[in-house]
Amino acid sequence: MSDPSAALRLLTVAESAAADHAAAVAGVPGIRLMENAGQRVVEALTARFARGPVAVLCGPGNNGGDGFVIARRLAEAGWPVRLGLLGDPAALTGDAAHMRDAWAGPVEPLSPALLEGAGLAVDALFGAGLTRPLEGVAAEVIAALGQRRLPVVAVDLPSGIAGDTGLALGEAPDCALTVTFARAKPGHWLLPGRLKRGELVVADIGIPEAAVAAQDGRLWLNDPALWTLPRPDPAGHKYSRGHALVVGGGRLTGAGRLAARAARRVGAGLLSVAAPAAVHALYAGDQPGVMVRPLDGPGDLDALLTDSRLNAWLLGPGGGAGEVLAGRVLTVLASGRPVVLDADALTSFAEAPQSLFRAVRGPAVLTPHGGEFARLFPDLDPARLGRLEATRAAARRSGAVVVLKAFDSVVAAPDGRAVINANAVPDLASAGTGDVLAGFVLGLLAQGMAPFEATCAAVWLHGAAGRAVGPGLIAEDLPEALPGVLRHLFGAPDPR
Ligand SMILES: NC(=O)C1=CN([C@@H]2O[C@H](COP(=O)(O)OP(=O)(O)OC[C@H]3O[C@@H](n4cnc5c(N)ncnc54)[C@H](O)[C@@H]3O)[C@@H](O)[C@H]2O)[C@H](O)CC1
Ligand SMILES: [K+]
Repeated sequence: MSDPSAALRLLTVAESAAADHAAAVAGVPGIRLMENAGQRVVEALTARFARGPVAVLCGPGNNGGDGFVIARRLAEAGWPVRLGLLGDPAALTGDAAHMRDAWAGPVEPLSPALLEGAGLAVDALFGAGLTRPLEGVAAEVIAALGQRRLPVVAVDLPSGIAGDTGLALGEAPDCALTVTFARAKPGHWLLPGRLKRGELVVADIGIPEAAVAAQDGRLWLNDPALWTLPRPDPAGHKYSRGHALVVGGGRLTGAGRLAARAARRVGAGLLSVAAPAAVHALYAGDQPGVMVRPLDGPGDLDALLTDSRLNAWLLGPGGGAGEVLAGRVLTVLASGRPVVLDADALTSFAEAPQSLFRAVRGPAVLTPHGGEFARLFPDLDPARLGRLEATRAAARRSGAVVVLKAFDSVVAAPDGRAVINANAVPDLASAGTGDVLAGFVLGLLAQGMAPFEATCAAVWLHGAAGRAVGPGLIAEDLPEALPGVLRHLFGAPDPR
């Protein structure tokens, strides 16, 4: 594959259907895709489960059609198979009807009774076509799967999980394995879909690469293949690695100190903290490599803005939400400097988000967690829209790169590009880790990375550092874990 990011592409439900259609136009008919899909599921299933009684649960559409192929191929391989169908067999159409006719066994009505004596279930009820919460006998059967603790192999998606959002429309089964086709969907990587799907296999079912590449292509699973971290130029010096500025709090200095340490660890050549003179010792004493600048009155801010070497700013950590901070944010935004806004810098605009968005000029990154996001974008509810669409809409509206932080962080740019991050560990839900992330973004901006790439890289490095430390991690560990993560990325230093 020439473009390494191609394998990391995620396809939405609509893009997946368009790729299907493009495949048919290219001479690969849907019936062959369905046969191949069923075969790929059987291969993945038989590689993981010993032969035994299996219940294949089929829905009224092509997900069900895949189920008929799976049932036939398992029976041909000697597996004892029972097949249950939701709805009238005569109502099946197109490829699904064809596969129904190719199934030699009985078609039983879908019911929990099908699970009697089964050691495994294949969930071919709903996939990309799910449009509303599960109900009736479909919901009953999925509930019975849970009660019986039967291993479940899902076709394309666990039924009940929406492909584009990962949200559960009703109770989805806890699956041991999900086999999807051509590319993963956002719902395979966003919660709860990511937790419900079990192991994910992305199978090639013969959709031509050109049909996949022809899709929108601005959504990826976050990965180092998508961005290039800056490396110091041997002929350079510390000034060529940027001079990052943290506008630190006058009371809660811990947040600013964490962000400062993170920005330096990720490679910023110089790091200054601007804070009230009364707390300078707290910043300088903590990290001898940190320079401190006074920030007590408006004149101090103007003085900082005239220093063109300060080429990336972070406001928010421990800043104390309110008019003063909001005023400083607007002044820095008006200067067009690359800026990261976190925590209190976001909360300060909860009453007037538009005043923040209108002020965005240059490269800007907003790093809200769910609560801060809800205050800035109250109408963009991720629980309704899904995290991907909500974050993309927020980026478009604010004109900034937005990362909606969580276990399944989403980074979106105003131009529609987005990544879903997949390497976090739950232990990152701990005080101060957000300050570290903001520092990582700041340090990469200071080195000249563009805001979307810098934020994707920072989120990934943050997850990798959390993974490297593991259980028991505290925020202070993350910057210290970064050299090991970077060594792993770059390999051992070049001996020459
Ligand atoms: N390129 C590929 O990815 C291929 C995918 N295949 C399979 O096709 C399905 C999508 O099939 P589709 O017929 O569009 O939808 P579903 O089978 O998922 O849903 C069937 C049907 O059910 C109705 N429906 C939706 N929600 C509900 C509900 N809660 N209760 C009852 N009925 C509901 C709605 O009308 C749907 O149309 C994909 O997942 C793959 O498994 C191809 O087989 C191979 C190529
Ligand atoms: K399914």
